[in-house]
Amino acid sequence: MIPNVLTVAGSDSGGGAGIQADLKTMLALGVHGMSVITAVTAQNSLGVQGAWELPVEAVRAQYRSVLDDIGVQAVKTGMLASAELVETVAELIGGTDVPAVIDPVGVSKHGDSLLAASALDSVRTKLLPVATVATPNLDEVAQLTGVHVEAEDDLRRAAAAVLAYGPRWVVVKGGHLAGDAVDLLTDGSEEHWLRAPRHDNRHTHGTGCTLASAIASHLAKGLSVPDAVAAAKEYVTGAIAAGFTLGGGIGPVDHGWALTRGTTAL
Ligand SMILES: Nc1ncnc2c1ncn2[C@@H]1O[C@H](COP(=O)(O)OP(=O)(O)O)[C@@H](O)[C@H]1O
Ligand SMILES: Cc1ncc(COP(=O)(O)O)c(N)n1
Repeated sequence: MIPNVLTVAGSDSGGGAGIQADLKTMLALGVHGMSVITAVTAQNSLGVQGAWELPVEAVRAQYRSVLDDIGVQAVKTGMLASAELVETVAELIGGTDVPAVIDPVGVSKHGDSLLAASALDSVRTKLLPVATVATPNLDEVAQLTGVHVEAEDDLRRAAAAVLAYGPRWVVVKGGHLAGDAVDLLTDGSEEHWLRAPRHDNRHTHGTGCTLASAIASHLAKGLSVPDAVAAAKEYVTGAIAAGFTLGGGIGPVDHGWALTRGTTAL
């Protein structure tokens, strides 16, 4: 039996981020991917042209359909759009006894908002506390905690500020810094620095979604948090290296890089 992993996130019509990135990652990593769609975006390589939230009842119903019959071994969240949806999803995940990877998606790579400003407080007080692993990027750390990371040395302070809201672990993604792509994973006592060479590739649409889904997939297979994050980092680094041009703007990573090369992506 392969493990089941559920993503609760928004749809990206361009196929590079959101639900589409999550399900491709899950396929590549050998788990069965399932989805609860929270919002639909009209999106391409140039930006987000429109976004529509689903009603709370539709989100609850999708979640219940999956949980009541199929069951899950890990859950991952992405774009949640509004305070109402953030609180609904936090409550649903709080009642589900499996690892939860929370990617507190705030803004797209093009600077389009994917979360209402009025939802930030619900992310801090309701969603982060139910996270096994939270995976903010530097903009999300700044929005949620007020800590501005300018250099690698600031990552520790950023991680502590996120952990204060209650996730068991945090990965602060240093992807937007210059130099190596360095992320810090910590639970407040253990520290794991994840370092990969920066690929000079502008096709990074969906990197955050991909990393979080890969962590959830590996947790569902029974890996520890440090092992799951290390394996996920390896997968996303390979996917970025193989990122490709699509449309006129920021293209996607290649989720199938390990499959098409005939290797096993752990
Ligand atoms: N150009 C790059 N080369 C290699 N790794 C990268 C690059 N850009 C981002 N990463 C890595 O991709 C993952 C996602 O990070 P990031 O792009 O910061 O997230 P987000 O998509 O949420 O903004 C992190 O592990 C980060 O270090
Ligand atoms: C529906 C949706 N969800 C999430 C993202 C963030 O993408 P990224 O991983 O590039 O930060 C996005 N652009 N669209």
